[in-house]
Amino acid sequence: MSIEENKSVITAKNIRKEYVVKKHFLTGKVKEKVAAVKSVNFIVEEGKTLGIVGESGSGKSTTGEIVGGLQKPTYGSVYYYGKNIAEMTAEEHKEYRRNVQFIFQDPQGSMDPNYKIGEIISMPLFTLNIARDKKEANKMVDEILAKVGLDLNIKNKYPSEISGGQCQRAAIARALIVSPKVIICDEPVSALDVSIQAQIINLLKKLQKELNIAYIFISHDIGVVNYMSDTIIVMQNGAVVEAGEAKHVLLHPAEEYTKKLLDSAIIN
Ligand SMILES: Nc1ncnc2c1ncn2[C@@H]1O[C@H](COP(=O)(O)OP(=O)(O)OP(=O)(O)O)[C@@H](O)[C@H]1O
Repeated sequence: MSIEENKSVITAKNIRKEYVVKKHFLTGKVKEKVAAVKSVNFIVEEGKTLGIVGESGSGKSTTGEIVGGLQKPTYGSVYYYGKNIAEMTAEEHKEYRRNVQFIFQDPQGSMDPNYKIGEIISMPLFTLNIARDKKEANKMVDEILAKVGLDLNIKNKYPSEISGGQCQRAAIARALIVSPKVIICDEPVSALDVSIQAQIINLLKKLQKELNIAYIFISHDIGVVNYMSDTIIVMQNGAVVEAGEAKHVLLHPAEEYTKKLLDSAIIN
């Protein structure tokens, strides 16, 4: 392992993901596959943000899901602090799942509508044996709600009873409460009003500074990705077409595709 990889919290090496889209109706033999992700490589350093940008269908979400362990790659490997996640023991895998959290585009859709916000945020404390009892869990929920700028009375509300922005703050609280090393933010502001988008982006920035969390920040909006990221990969048709320091990629885009993403961000 190189020194550079040693410093990284996540390393993705030659990740490829193929989906079977056609099988023989009698034999079940695979007739057609599509590659959603092709040979993707990157490093995410502690406390830094890697932005993944690209148009719809370019493979961003699939990449995030593979890194977060929600899907297995067809080829390639993901390393968490140098340990291949496919070779982890059950205990190591549990620890990795705790340390790599997600925030999705639709926070309401990612929460069970039958539970109150307080229960939703405290749930991982019990499933991961972090809190000893309800009192301790409640104290931790109160602390995390203050961190994400939510009023304590939100604990007794259902996801359907709060706004999209409040719900995304609650989703951030649920991710944060287990003290993760990485949060995979998959289009976390795309579904929100423009005025709320800036609040959530700035909250994520503030939390990163305070808690030294790394983000994998996925968005089709190169402007938002630029604001959030230290390094960027630009994806097209499942492949990385450009990668590097955010400032450099944005100021000196080498690819026509990146220039087009930049033009559309300026118009918007
Ligand atoms: N389960 C699946 N079966 C077949 N094809 C899939 C599956 N999941 C994703 N794909 C295809 O893989 C490609 C990449 O999808 P992915 O969702 O990762 O892209 P994306 O960049 O996140 O796009 P979006 O922003 O629209 O979600 C797309 O062409 C998609 O249709």
